[in-house]
Amino acid sequence: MKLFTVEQIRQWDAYTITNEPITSVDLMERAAGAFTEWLLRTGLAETHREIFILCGMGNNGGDGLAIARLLYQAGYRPHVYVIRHSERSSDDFVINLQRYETLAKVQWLEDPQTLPLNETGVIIDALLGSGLTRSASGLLAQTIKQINASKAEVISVDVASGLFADQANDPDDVIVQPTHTVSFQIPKLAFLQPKNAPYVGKWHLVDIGLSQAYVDLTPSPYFYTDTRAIPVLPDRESFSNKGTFGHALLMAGSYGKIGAAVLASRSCLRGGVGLLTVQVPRCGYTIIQTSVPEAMCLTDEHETELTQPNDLSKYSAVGIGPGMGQAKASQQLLRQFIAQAQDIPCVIDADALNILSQERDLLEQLPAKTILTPHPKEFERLLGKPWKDDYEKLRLLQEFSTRYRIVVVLKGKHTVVASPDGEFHFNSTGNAGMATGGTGDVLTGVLTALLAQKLEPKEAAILGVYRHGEAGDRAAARRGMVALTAGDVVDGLRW
Ligand SMILES: NC(=O)C1=CN([C@@H]2O[C@H](COP(=O)(O)OP(=O)(O)OC[C@H]3O[C@@H](n4cnc5c(N)ncnc54)[C@H](O)[C@@H]3O)[C@@H](O)[C@H]2O)[C@H](O)CC1
Ligand SMILES: [K+]
Repeated sequence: MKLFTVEQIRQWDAYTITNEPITSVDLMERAAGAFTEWLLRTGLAETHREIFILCGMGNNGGDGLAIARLLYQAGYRPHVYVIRHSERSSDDFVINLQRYETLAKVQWLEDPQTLPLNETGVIIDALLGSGLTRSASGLLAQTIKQINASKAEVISVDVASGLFADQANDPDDVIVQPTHTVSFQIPKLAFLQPKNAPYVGKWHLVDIGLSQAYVDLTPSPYFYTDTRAIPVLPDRESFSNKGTFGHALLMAGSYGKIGAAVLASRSCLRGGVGLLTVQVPRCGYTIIQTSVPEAMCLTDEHETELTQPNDLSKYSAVGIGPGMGQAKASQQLLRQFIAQAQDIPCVIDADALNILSQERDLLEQLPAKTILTPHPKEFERLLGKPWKDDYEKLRLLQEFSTRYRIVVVLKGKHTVVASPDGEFHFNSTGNAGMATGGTGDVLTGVLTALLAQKLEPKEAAILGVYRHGEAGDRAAARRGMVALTAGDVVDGLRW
């Protein structure tokens, strides 16, 4: 799914109005209808009979008033408040105010302290939407504080009031902290940024029929991976043999961390590789042979660390780093590996990334088909500096990916795949239970398997990250997030 900036969403709106054609107030009606249907479908309005609808004076407030009318017509008696935050109001706000006032009265909120929000109520937050131009202040900020102090369930219309939809907020901005955000058509970029989690809650999309032609015509670097658009593996034809699916090499493990090599090996096999060789220090030989009998084991000459370069010519892809440690000899090995692997697709992870951040000249020499898989701390070390907010992080990620012509998988709740063509793909699968040791090793194994099957690094990264998250979701459904282990993620992999 293509994602857009606020400015593009505004143009999308206008394009739909002109080309469908539809009047803007009818489009607002459609948005309010979709929201109300969602609300009634979830049952939130049934269990919390008292509904408070807080409206601003722009189109987000107009949505709130249209929702109020639809609920009224469905038999509900919402308490509707309007906050006079501006001298001006939007035309569609005015129309919807008049329409609502034919049914019931609204209250112009003078003092937020008097809002009778109660614990069993549900608050519909329609103060400000994507039209936010500055941080909330004054009466608006007081109202938002009041909303956040109440224990009622809060549902934000389109985007939490006070949250910038496509740029960073100040750390001390006053922003609604909703339980749910019900957003129109597409997730806003803000929903996918880690720091915004408290200002999004659980988010849901409702379709308001904005023009598909606009989507096709309008370029954007941002994508959200959904089931309809993930890359696919080539079909397995009946005459294929194990050679068809590549021979992967995993270089992983050190004394006390052979488990990382085991996890990466198992997931590489579940990722569909034809043949797998695992290079581990000598101490890992028996472990690999007994716990991953499908793999061939290549023992390093060193007992506890990886030190020995290999002939890489027979491998179709290599994954290096999980559990490998940062011993001097392993650092040298990584240097030799990079020199040798120029024509081989590879995944560089974990300790290998930390070595890269200390030996920065290696970044310039990375093979053309490289995927790096840092988590945020590792990426910060690779960059050599912190970022001031999530959007600057994306810019730096892009620069990094373009400069070194590699794909970077920045791991997190919405793992981002950044590619040298300038695109960002935010992942849609996975859960908090996966924040446990070893899930990163599992991802490395999967990505190595996909590269071995000749997927391009960007496609391999998007697909691998998606399936890895989906495997985690399957594991969480079976065991619950608390009990979830990296091994369960391996078991959850399906293609
Ligand atoms: N395409 C769609 O997705 C549709 C969206 N709809 C809804 O419209 C809003 C956006 O509406 P807009 O009128 O552009 O802006 P807001 O309602 O968010 O803001 C109103 C107005 O308020 C002023 N303002 C901005 N920031 C502040 C501030 N901090 N303090 C005071 N006043 C502020 C500014 O002048 C704004 O213009 C979108 O979110 C949807 O809810 C349509 O209903 C359907 C199509
Ligand atoms: K809102």
